[in-house]
Amino acid sequence: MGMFQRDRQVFADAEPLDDSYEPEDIRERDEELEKYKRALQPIIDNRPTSNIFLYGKTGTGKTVATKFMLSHLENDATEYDDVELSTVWVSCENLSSSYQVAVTLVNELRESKGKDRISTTGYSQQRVFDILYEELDEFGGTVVIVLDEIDNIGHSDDILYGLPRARSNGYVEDVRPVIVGISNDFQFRENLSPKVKDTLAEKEILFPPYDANQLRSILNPRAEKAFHDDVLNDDVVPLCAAFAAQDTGSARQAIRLLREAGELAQADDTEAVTEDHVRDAQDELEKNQLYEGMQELTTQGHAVLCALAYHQAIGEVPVRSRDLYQRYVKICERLDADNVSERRVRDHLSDMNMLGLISVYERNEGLSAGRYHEYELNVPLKAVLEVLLSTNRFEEPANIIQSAADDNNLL
Ligand SMILES: Nc1ncnc2c1ncn2[C@@H]1O[C@H](COP(=O)(O)OP(=O)(O)OP(=O)(O)O)[C@@H](O)[C@H]1O
Repeated sequence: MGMFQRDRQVFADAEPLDDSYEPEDIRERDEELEKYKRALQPIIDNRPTSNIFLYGKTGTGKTVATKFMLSHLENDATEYDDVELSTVWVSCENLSSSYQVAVTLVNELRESKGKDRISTTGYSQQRVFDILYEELDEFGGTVVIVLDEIDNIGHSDDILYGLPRARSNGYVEDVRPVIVGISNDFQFRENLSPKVKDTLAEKEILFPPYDANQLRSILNPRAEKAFHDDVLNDDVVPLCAAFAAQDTGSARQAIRLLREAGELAQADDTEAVTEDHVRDAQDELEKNQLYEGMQELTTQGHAVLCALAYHQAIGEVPVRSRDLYQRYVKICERLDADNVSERRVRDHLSDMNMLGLISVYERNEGLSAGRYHEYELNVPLKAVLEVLLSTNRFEEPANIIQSAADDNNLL
């Protein structure tokens, strides 16, 4: 018998548990969808339409709701001969300024008309905006521009001011651009320039985290499709919903948990997904999250982590920030990297503490020694070394730490 065989026991159709799956209906978001509908209605009425901004933490349904509304809008717009509608979706994940967003947008618009892309550098911002207006004008009607993860542009928010006013300012004549901004960073809104904030305030839609009941209702139809009959124990969906609700309130997290539990049951070669599978899945996903958190640290973050791993490997933990800093400086010297101040290192440590990677203890030795902090890893040293060994530049120090940990039987 081969190593891989098609599963016939657990999953009937795993697609509903996939990230890209588009559900038939959006659950538990009636109020938000109603608000969304009202905000988009002027497009069908051929009236000026305001920008729309969606805020909410990750996995709260902003993207799925937008896809759902736009697909209805596009469909219903075809009923009216005098409504001309186009939509364009730009993910701003790797775009850190209005300039970059504008260039990407220009290229999306040009590509959809079969034109060549323009260069991503070398223009002034005003020139790129002018090109954007020209391209938009060619479309005519209403162009809905979805800017997903718009918070990446930070303070460089000119595009949010310029685009909505392009028509009233006479930059475009034939088109009405409407921006739908999506963000999971609440701070972004606060930090917008006052002129932008003013125009956005009216049509904001907040997507709050889901509670356990809502997550259950989102999971149920997917679970029914994804699993064979009678495979899921009754507690499984409620437990996935409860874990995700307690942690982030994210539907994505709840769905992943359910899928992971199913996969663990599959690996066990059983015909039932049980509560234990969900608990194991939760552990597994938490581990992955920590691993990703470590991988995503900056070079400085990795250097600080490396210094702490060193102290862990020689059994000198919890370690005082002073000693940790000295080790960090030595590691930077070895890597031929610049080092940052002790204060910045403490900031990095506090970020790592928030990610759950390390533990911090506050000590108070009275007047003589004063207050200070001590640190130790909150994740297995082995996992930290795995990340460092696979990170450019850190291979050599990680190997040294590994030998030290081996000598001390700490792996
Ligand atoms: N109300 C809902 N009904 C059905 N499925 C939902 C609902 N909310 C979220 N989902 C599902 O949960 C997953 C995450 O949702 P979505 O991508 O829309 O979240 P998001 O708020 O856009 O997150 P992010 O900010 O990380 O992009 C998707 O698989 C989506 O289909």
